[in-house]
Amino acid sequence: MPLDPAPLTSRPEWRALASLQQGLKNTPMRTLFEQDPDRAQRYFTEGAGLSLDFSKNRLTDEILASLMALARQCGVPERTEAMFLGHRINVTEARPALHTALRNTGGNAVMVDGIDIMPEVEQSLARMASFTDDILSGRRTGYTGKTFTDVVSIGIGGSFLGPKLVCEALKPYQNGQLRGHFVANIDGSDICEVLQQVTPETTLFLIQSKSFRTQETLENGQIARDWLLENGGTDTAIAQHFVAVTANSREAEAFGIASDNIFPMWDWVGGRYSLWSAIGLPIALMVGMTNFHALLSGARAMDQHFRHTPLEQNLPVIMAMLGIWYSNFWGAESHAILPYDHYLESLPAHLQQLDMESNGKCVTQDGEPVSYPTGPIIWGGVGANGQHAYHQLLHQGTRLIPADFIIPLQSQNPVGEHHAILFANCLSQTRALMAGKTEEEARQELEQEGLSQDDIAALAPHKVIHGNKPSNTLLMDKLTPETLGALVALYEHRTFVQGVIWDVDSFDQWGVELGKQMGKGILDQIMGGPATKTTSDSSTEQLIRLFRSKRP
Ligand SMILES: O=P(O)(O)OC[C@H]1O[C@](O)(CO)[C@@H](O)[C@@H]1O
Repeated sequence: MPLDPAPLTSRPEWRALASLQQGLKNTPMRTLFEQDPDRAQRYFTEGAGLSLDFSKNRLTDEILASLMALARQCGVPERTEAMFLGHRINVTEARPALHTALRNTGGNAVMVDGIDIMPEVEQSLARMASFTDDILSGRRTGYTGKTFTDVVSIGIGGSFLGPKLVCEALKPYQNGQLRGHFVANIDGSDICEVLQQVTPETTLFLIQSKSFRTQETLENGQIARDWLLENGGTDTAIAQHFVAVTANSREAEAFGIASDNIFPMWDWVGGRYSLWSAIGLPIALMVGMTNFHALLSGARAMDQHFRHTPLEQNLPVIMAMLGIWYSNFWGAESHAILPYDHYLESLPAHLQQLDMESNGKCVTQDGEPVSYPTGPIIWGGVGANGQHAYHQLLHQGTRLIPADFIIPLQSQNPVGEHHAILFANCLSQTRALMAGKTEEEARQELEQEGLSQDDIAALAPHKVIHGNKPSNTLLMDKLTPETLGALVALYEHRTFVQGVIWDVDSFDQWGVELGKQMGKGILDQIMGGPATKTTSDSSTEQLIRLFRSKRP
């Protein structure tokens, strides 16, 4: 089908959705449920071990059809193929975005510049396997011959959030041989806290940086290196204790890392999509290579689902288009990620980077300013803790916040009736958000409590909950390496589809560069250098003076 070159907001599908929004404005979801007993069954889909109930959305068959028509008109199927085939879909950096190739083990060739990249991917996995085996078996030891007990992963952004999420989420699968630590922030407290817990002789350091130019990572790496040298290590110890994962092996070698200890990264993998590469080394060390492969296979199953399932049953596409529906037609400014699983505590942070760095853009791929909102604010936290914190605003605040509730049907730690209670909490939230409480219901409740008519009149408005707040419920049997892989890949593809609709480059991140550039000039001045153009506003200069006045 030829793609429509008209601007997004003047396309017929867009205009149809705008008028459908007007038509649905006064029909709450509660009514839609009452009118249609099959609603939950119809708005339910499965794939790659995940199930999605999307019935608690402001949705009708006509709206769903229009959302899918918009997806087709914007070229989602074609762009999806282009991504999998390795086309240069990251236009501003002229690069492919091939995180899907990292989990395509045993699959077809994937060509970049006429070369099949799959052998390199397989080779890297094989190196990870033998390295992991050497460390866990004790064949490879620290500089005094002792087995490694701790692994400290130093990296930031995508070189940190994904591996941290997966290591935590798969805690029940950890082999218990190594303690894992992550250092990201350029705040001395981060690395000092970790170094206090480990012993030089038995600590392995992974320097994780695609560019090997990231200030935070390099400075932390330097502190770790100095610490090892100050605590009995020599240059030979550095070679044994430091490993790098990077696409810039020259800089890694200049840092002092032996070439045999450098694992590859490629410019066709974005940082926030890189946990499936050797950036996942901390994961492999903590849960073993078999589980790492299971993680990849779960993600691959989601890739297949995304690539081959009709849009109407396609998990990432449905979730993406619902996000478009709320961001662009209902004015939602944020989206909540609410995992009801203790081990998924870091999921919102990972998805924040994935989504906000990908779709936090204000020009189209051609560089034209967009005339519609793009990526929303992603936030969230584990249930039920959030219920006693920010859920009040979800229920009665003035903002519309669509939410994803994510919960496994079985707990990794079945104790008492905890999981049934947790599940009930999750469902009660999605139901309360959808149904709310009418004024009549609030009044009846207060009457039953025996309150006077005056008290009822005063209290009832506070007890009304308007409801009609949308949510998705995402289920899996259990949180395993496979279902976790599928879950993370699902959100990667959801982000991609939204980027296609908004016509932004989801794979660059120029916005973070300005702060980095200015940081250099400011640091210079803090260290005593002259004032420069970068610091020439009175606020920045005043703050620098204050900092310098207290510098020890
Ligand atoms: O892996 P690197 O090159 O150190 O980059 C770390 C992170 O910095 C960013 O470039 C910007 O924050 C991210 O995209 C990336 O994941």
